[in-house]
Amino acid sequence: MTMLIKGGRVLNPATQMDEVADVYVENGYVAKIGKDLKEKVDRVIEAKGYYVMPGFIDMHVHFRDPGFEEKETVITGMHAAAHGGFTTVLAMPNTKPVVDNPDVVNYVHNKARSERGIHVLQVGAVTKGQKGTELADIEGMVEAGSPAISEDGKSVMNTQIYAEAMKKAAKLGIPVLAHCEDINLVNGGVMNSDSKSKELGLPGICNAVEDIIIARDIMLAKETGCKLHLCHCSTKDSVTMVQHAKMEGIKVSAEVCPHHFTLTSDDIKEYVPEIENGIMIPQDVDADTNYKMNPPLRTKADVQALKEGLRDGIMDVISTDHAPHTFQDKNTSMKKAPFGIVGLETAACLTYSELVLGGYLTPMQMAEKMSYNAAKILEMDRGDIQPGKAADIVIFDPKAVYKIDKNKFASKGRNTPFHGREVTGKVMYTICDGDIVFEEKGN
Ligand SMILES: NC(=O)N[C@@H](CC(=O)O)C(=O)O
Ligand SMILES: [Zn+2]
Ligand SMILES: [Zn+2]
Repeated sequence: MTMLIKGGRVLNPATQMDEVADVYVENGYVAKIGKDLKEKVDRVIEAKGYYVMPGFIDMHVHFRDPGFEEKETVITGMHAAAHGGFTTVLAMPNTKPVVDNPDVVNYVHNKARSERGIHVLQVGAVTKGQKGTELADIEGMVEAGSPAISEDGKSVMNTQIYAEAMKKAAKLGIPVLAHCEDINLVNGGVMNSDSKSKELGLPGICNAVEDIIIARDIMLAKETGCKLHLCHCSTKDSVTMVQHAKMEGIKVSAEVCPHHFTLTSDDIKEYVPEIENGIMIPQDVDADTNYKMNPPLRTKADVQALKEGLRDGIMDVISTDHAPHTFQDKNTSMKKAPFGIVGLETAACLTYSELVLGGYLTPMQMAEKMSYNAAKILEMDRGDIQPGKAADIVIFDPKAVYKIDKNKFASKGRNTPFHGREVTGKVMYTICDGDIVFEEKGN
């Protein structure tokens, strides 16, 4: 299979190339980049006016497979990722059973390989059953292809056990992806602790819930020498701490999710009655649970700090924390609903609308945060459009203006606070190993 991507603006962070050029793809690899290439090919893609960027890499998704297939499966998750411009994703291990041994890693990898699509890499849990008491088979999972370990969904509260895991990770050369949440301090909170939580009469989650564990984990990384990657940073002080840690030479990287740089807790809407498949609206609704995620939406000051942190290169990566839930799961009160929102199919347009049009990121930086930087952290030979490299490419229309429609998602999850939001920027094609895995048909 050969392909010519004609006349797009090629944005490649690895070489800092930012030029209108043609990209010639052959047998899954980029073969040539240049002006007016004349190769005879099976498929020509007209990319005039579009960005041609390395396929996005999401360091943080939940595919719910095995165990919660009603929310998402490896296959539906792969489709959602392709729709969103992602060619590689890291799946978190909080499934049923928990991914704490090589058999479950192999199950996910085999399922992903059975479908033509994007790359799914299964992250291994830190402890057995995510119970926080006994280390999982970390070596076995890394041997089976896990690119990292994480206890995402919770923090390993026992510092001694976490330090042991970090030492192993350092030895194996893999990063630890840290969900930072002091479980004792959460105390039943369901949203950020601020004037909005008071207004809604809901228990709050203070910034210290996150910040305390970020501080602890940075110190543990310093002690153990492991590569620490901080998941879904949402607070102002997380940015300051990452900046200080980097200045000290500690091996730390950090991610921010689109919802955390786009919304504040003041955006939390009242519950708008909606009936799906004849399911009645519960009586005890208080607010729209599609605004409930962990960490929660914070304040303006936090959002501002996150945007500036991304702009200034303190925060490295934009990840989605794609966390699908069923309509039934979310169709209840803020206290009862599970935390989490979907993100794969809204990440690129939100990043472009909020950060590029907002003046925080250049298009090149967008490509860095959504692809290249993750590849560097994971030491993966992807996220780079050059001859000889795998043809993982996203073609993005920076002019398209439209409203997000959750009913068009490929994900099983419809739990988004962004339904109906007007955005700019659309994924037109996703190409993985030279195959077109998504093509916008304009419906
Ligand atoms: N982020 C969330 O709100 N939920 C995640 C867990 C997690 O990422 O911590 C989930 O698995 O649903
Ligand atoms: Zn988490
Ligand atoms: Zn998560």
